[in-house]
Amino acid sequence: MSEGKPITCIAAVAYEAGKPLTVEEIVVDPPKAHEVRIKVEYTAVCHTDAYTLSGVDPEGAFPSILGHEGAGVVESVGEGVTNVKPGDHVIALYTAECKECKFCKSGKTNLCGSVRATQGKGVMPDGTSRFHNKKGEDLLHFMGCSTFSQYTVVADVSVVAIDPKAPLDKTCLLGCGVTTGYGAAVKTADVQKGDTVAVFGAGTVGLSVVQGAHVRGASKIIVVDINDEKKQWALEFGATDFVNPSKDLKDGETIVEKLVEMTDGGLDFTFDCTGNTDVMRSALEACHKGWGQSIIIGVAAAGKEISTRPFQLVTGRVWKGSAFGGIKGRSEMGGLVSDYMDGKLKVDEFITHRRGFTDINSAFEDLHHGDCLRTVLDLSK
Ligand SMILES: NC(=O)C1=CN([C@@H]2O[C@H](COP(=O)(O)OP(=O)(O)OC[C@H]3O[C@@H](n4cnc5c(N)ncnc54)[C@H](OP(=O)(O)O)[C@@H]3O)[C@@H](O)[C@H]2O)C=CC1
Ligand SMILES: N[C@@H](CCC(=O)N[C@@H](CSC=O)C(=O)NCC(=O)O)C(=O)O
Ligand SMILES: [Zn+2]
Ligand SMILES: [Zn+2]
Repeated sequence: MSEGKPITCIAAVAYEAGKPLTVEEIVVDPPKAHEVRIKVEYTAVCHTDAYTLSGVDPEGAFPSILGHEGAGVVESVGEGVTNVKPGDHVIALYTAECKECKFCKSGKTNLCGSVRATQGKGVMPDGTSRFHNKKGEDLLHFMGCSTFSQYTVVADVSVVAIDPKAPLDKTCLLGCGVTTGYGAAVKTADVQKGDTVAVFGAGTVGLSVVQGAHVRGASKIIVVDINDEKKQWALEFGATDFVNPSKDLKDGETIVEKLVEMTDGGLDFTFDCTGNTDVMRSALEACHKGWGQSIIIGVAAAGKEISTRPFQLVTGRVWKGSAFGGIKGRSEMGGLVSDYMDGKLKVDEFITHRRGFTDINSAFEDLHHGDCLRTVLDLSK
């Protein structure tokens, strides 16, 4: 019985920006009150993990245990935990849901204030870490999840139990990429039948937006990506058109002009899934005058800013953002898992690579190749 005792296990530690992760033994403390210790079975690598490790985002803190797209089984729970129990199959949530704070009760957002401040500092709600290396040094948590460890500890508001029949090696993708893009289309934007949509960036997030727009019956779904290898996937997930701005534009033509011309004046909805602030501007300006909405999903470095002529907004375009697709993790994850089990939500199709956990640095390299959407890591190997 491991309950109440520290567990020694393998984790991939990010000691320094721009350096590979160090796969080593760490010690994971037992969960304190309102905390849950999870045996992580599978995790995927999201662009945000790679971006944080790269050091481009100055908000990234080290040494830490990255990873936030993971699923596993509850090993033990701390005092006062009522929403999950040992043995439950769970997904870790980087967007918590306490159901009690001003945000949760507002009915207007999926953002939750309960653990946001400590999560941003890389510590548990009591201000301390549950992870220590063999030298006895504390390691920071990441996005309230830290799934690049065979065992992790999360706040009880940051975990949801799911149908035990759902395969964890697939549902781990619902912890971020698929949910984020799909939710941005069907919840944040609430795309309707006949709407026109453009998606910038055809990674897992962008293609999940495509999936959501297709499910809603959008009449035109244009995918914009600088990599032609993404075209086939875009069409498979429901895109009607693919534009590569590095080669499909006429001399002097901008991507905004091209999209406006393709849609008789601009799009009903555009989505940035690249994190590039110039792309964000193009996405806004490709929206239809009077009603077009552009949704920012991509993550840029802390300190980066977006700009456009105020006239773009004066004339009715709307700029908004979406975190975790606007999905409330504890209330709505069950529905997404059911949709997946019923064949209504594609998840398996995003898994292009599989590796053992100790090969995690290769999974980071995979993400930079055009042939990879998601690499799923098996934590038992
Ligand atoms: N708001 C939220 O809740 C979340 C945000 N994110 C963010 O969403 C973004 C997408 O994540 P993910 O799908 O995992 O990332 P990927 O890296 O898999 O996908 C991004 C895609 O955008 C392409 N791209 C890069 N630059 C441009 C450009 N200038 N124009 C068009 N396409 C471009 C990339 O091409 P190439 O591969 O050739 O570089 C790649 O195909 C990231 O910024 C990530 O951090 C992720 C999850 C949640
Ligand atoms: N460090 C960046 C912002 C990072 C960011 O926007 N994170 C996303 C999740 S990315 C998932 O892969 C998010 O949902 N943020 C909301 C939150 O409450 O953390 C910066 O400071 O600009
Ligand atoms: Zn992510
Ligand atoms: Zn809350």
